[in-house]
Order: sequence, then structure tokens, then C-alpha cells
Amino acid sequence: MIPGTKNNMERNNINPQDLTMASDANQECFPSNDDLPTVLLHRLPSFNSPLKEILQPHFHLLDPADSPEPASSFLSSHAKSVRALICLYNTPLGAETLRLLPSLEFIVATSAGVDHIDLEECRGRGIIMTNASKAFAEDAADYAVALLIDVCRRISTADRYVRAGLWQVNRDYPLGFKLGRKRVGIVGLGRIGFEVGKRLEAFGCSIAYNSRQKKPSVPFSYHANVVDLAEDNDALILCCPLTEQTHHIINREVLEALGKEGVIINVGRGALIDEKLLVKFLSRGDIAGAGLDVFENEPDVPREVFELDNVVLSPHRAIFTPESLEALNELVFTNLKAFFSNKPLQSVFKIEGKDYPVM
Ligand SMILES: O=CC(=O)O
Repeated sequence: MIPGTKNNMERNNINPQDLTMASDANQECFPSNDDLPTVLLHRLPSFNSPLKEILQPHFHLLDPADSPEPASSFLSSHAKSVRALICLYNTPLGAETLRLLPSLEFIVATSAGVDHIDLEECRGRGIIMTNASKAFAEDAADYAVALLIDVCRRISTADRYVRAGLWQVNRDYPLGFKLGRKRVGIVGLGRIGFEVGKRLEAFGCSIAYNSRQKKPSVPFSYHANVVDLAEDNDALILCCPLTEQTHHIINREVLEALGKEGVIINVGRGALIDEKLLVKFLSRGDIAGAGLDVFENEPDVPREVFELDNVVLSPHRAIFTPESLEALNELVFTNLKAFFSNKPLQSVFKIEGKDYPVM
């Protein structure tokens, strides 16, 4: 729990009057900024987050985006003191920036995917990283299932039909198809993929998955390659991280294997799919539909799909709810506290060998 945050206070029924007194008292015993552990906030100037306010009393936060100095000279002048860095959402964090920070040991990514961070550089330096899939998994999974239901039952299309006054003209709105008992293949069985599987099992779907390795304790059936997964299932749901190996993992062969009745849902990253090819398959009816929360060149979406009723579009929002953002704040706070007191971290991965974090 983060001391002093609004929602926690409400949950714990703290009287606001006590709080004012408590915070007055705390002010006196708060350590000065110099005694607090230093944390660098790495963000695009357009990205803001309540995290800053939440962390401020507990850490000496450095935020180059707030400084009039160019970021590189700001970083160089604080380089020695920075052992921990928060990388806000998908702010690119390349080798060049990382090399300005020779004392860096720990990166807290506030995203589930970390394809915007130079993992090679981190790996070479033994930098430890945590991601945010623990905070986001349930909401991302709900969203993936919602997209699948929407595509199958044509809900967004039905909404447009009613709003356009077409119901009065034509009572014969085309039927969608049943979700229950469908065969669903999940690409990437990390935290998000597993939550998707749990939810769809409850709908009576059969669940299979592809991931780098078979997971011994998972009740779903494993396919070692994505073409076989597509061939054997009615829908594919993409929940894997974007890496060199997964870039365009959904290619012609996979789309052909999925077939005319097949549906694809993407809550991972746009570049998991060869997007131009997907548009062709959708336009020609060579697959049945798609639910897309992510795109290759966000926020640009291929214009052709705007005309297609078999596609549900969403602006990269699957992970976000007020609750998931609160969970994220807790996770970041807990991990920073743990790091500076040598306690175990949550959602941690040491970037070793060919290992990538799960989403
Ligand atoms: O897509 C969002 C994330 O990776 O957190």
C-alpha cells in the first residue's frame, strides 16, 4: 500500500482531519530530499502520471522533462546518482540514453510490453527490470474477450445499425455467431494470455496456446508453432510481447491456416501482425473478422478497415482502467521500495540469454 494515496485512504476509512494532522506531523520527520533514494523518471514530455505526486514524498525524483536543460546534459550531470529509472509507458529508452547512465541497475517499466527499451544494452549490463503485466493482466484479458465477443456477435456493427435508423428500414440484421464451444488459440501465455484462457474456458471454449515453451502446470493444450495453432482453432488471440522473433508472427501462412471462418484479436502489439496483409485478408473475406487494440504505426490505422464491418477497432486501451492504474502505482512504489532495501521484487526479470519478459 502506498502511504497517503487518496484511494487507499478512502478504503481504509481514514478521517481527513486526522490526515491533515498526520501530514503536518510527518513533514517534520520527513527526510530531506538529499536523504531519499534517487529515481529518474524517463518520459515523453506529453506523458503525465499521478505517479510523480505519489512517489515525490518517498524518493528524490529527477525529471528531465521538467528541466530547461537538454535531456542529455541533464542526464550527464546526474548520471552517477541514478541507480533506478522509471520508464513511463512506451517512452523509447535506447542504448544511447542508457549509456549516459553508468550507475543504472534497475528499470521499472510501467507497461506490460517492453519493446521500446533496448534489452540488449540492459542484458549486457545486467540491469534488472520489472514490467507491469501484473497490474494490467486482468483488464487486458477482459478487453481481449470483449473484442472477441464483439466481433463474433457483431455488437459494434449492431450499434451503428441502430443509430443510423436502419432497424426501422430493415428488421433483418444479420446474425453473428456463437462464442461458446469455439476453439481459441492464445499466442503468448504470459499473465495476460493466461487470464484470457481462464475467462474463455468459462464460456465453454476449448483453449490451446503457443509460447516459447510448454508450460507444465497449465491445463490448455500446447502447439509448438503458430501455423498449427491457427489451423486447429476458430480464433487467435495475440497476447505475446513484440520481439525480433515475434515480429509479423502472423503472416500469410498463419492467416491462410486460420481460414475464412477465423477471427483474430490483438491486444499485444501491432507489429505482431503483417498489417497490410491482414487488411487484404479482411477485405477479401479470407478471414472472418478482427478485433484490434494495437496497430503497426499508432495512432495511424489503415483507412481501408474503416469501411469493414467485420473489424472492431480500439485506440490501444486494453490495459487501462482506473483500477489497473491504481494497481500500477502500487506496483511501482512497492518495487522501488524493495529495490532500495534489497527486498524481493515483483514482476521481475533479469534479462538473460534470449529471455524476454512475459506480457
Ligand atoms: O500495451 C500496453 C502495455 O504494454 O502496457
